[in-house]
Amino acid sequence: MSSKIRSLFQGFRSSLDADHGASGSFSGDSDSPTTSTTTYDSSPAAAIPRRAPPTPPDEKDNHHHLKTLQHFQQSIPVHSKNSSPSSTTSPENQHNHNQHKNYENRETMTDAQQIEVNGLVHSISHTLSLSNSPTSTFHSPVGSYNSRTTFNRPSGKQLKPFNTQDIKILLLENVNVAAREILESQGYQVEFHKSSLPEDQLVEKIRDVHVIGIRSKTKLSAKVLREAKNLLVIGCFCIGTNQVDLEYAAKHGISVFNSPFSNSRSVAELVISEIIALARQLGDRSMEMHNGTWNKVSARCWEIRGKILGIIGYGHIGSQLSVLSEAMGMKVIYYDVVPLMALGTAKQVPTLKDLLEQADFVTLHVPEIPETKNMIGAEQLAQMKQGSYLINASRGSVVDIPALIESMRSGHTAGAALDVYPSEPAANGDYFNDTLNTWGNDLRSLKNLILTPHIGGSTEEAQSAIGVEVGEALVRYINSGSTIGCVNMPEVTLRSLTLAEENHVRVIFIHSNRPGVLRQVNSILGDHNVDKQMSDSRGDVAYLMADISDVNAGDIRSLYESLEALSSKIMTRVLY
Ligand SMILES: NC(=O)C1=CN([C@@H]2O[C@H](COP(=O)(O)OP(=O)(O)OC[C@H]3O[C@@H](n4cnc5c(N)ncnc54)[C@H](O)[C@@H]3O)[C@@H](O)[C@H]2O)C=CC1
Ligand SMILES: O=C(O)CCC(=O)C(=O)O
Repeated sequence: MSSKIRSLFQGFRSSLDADHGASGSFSGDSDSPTTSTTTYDSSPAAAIPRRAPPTPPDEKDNHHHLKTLQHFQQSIPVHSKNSSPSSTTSPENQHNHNQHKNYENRETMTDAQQIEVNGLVHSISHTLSLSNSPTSTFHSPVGSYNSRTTFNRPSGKQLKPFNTQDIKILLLENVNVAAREILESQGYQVEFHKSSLPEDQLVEKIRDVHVIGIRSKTKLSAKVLREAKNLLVIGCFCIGTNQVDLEYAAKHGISVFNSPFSNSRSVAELVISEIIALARQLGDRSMEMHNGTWNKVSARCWEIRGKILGIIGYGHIGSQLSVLSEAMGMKVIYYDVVPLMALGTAKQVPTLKDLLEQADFVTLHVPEIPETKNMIGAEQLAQMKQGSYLINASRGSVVDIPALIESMRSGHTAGAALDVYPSEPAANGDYFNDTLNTWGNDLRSLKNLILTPHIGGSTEEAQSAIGVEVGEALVRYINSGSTIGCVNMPEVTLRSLTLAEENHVRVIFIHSNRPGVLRQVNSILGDHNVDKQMSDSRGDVAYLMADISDVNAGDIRSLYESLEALSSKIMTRVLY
């Protein structure tokens, strides 16, 4: 094992150990109130570009890549009174000539080039029609898998917008170590926090970063994103993307990625355990024993065999749950707003009321959207069978909790399991009280009620899979501009450039989707050879990617500036 790979694994191991904390508990998910921060590293060591694991690229390719990068970076005119674009000679001469001088002026040069050429500051465009359902047509699971394979085994030239040490990433909410490893191995500067941040601190931090990684707690509202002047991309290390203003992000050229199904199985398994636990009143019996009370009862305790499970939202989680519950002898009915193929012997019912009237157990697996707000309230609870059970592991806004409290107090609802709440604390600690949600104490006083702190997706398997999936999507986006799997932009990608293609530049132009833009863009690109190009739109935002050849180093600035000058521009990126 090479020393580089060995140190990678050592780093992975020690990060894991650190995550588990002094208690030695087996949870990679503990949002300890203590913040563990790796601050941005401006040391010379951090400036050395590193390549991505897990398949180390062959050394020859790596050398070629670095040389090509340097070749272009050092050839681009810089902000300096003494330099002018016209002073640029051939890239090779420029490279030799500037070699020692550039080393000295490295910081000034790279900063100026990066900001000028890659346009990290971006502007505004229009609206989108967005769905945050991972089953929406904008997701390409197959493409994601293909892209992942490509990422792991790089076959072409690796494009970078600028020295990767300048990419600053803020990871909140204890994003898994697998993601940190992937991002750090690219040479990006990663700041890591175990919990989410209060809004004022978030606003301060987000101003400086190009990438932010969050889970479900951090709210990236328009108000917060307005401050994020350098932000290129958001990684949601979870399924739900309701915590992000997707439309605002798209209008400002900020792509958003998530992990559509890496934790689905974990949620389904949690719900299975809750169905049995509610049917047997396990939570209460266990609590009594903890308090020293022996209370052996069978009244209103049931087998689940033959009982009807009603699944609301038959997507990734709902359908997985359908299969698992049938294996335990349950009968499954489901309600969804779209007709979906039933798995096993499950049956889709036409209305929510039909489901509520028939099911012994009702479980919710819908996204948080306006249509699902309080979709289970007093009226729906009354429609449920006497003595039935409710489970919510979707989003806290979906169930009217005061109505549930009333229904449980009256005995109509025999038990419930809640994993999500309208307000959830930012960090672990004694926060689940009336200050957080006014009905907190009333809720906690109920019998046969299982309360969990939003742990549906919190398993080692799910978190590391999410870390890899979203981490790799972020790297692909930063380094090659691919939007495959993006939840708020059209999905666009191009095959990689080969190592033989030296004077190539990849242009990414995010723009308002209106007539005439492509003509303008192509007249700018037209001085070069456009080898390949792909463009797609989603609502009012369009995403164009083009690989052009015969580009002299000195042309990069003018290409960039010409595109930036178009009134349709939302964001321009030039990768080389
Ligand atoms: N507790 C936890 O830790 C976790 C919670 N979640 C939550 O679970 C939700 C569902 O996740 P997936 O199954 O992966 O999503 P999905 O998008 O695969 O499935 C959602 C389904 O809900 C349906 N739906 C949408 N609106 C509806 C409505 N008004 N009535 C009935 N059906 C409707 C959709 O058509 C879709 O089939 C996520 O949006 C997320 O909020 C997800 C992962 C972990
Ligand atoms: O694990 C988390 O923080 C969030 C899980 C979740 O709710 C999701 O994936 O949507």
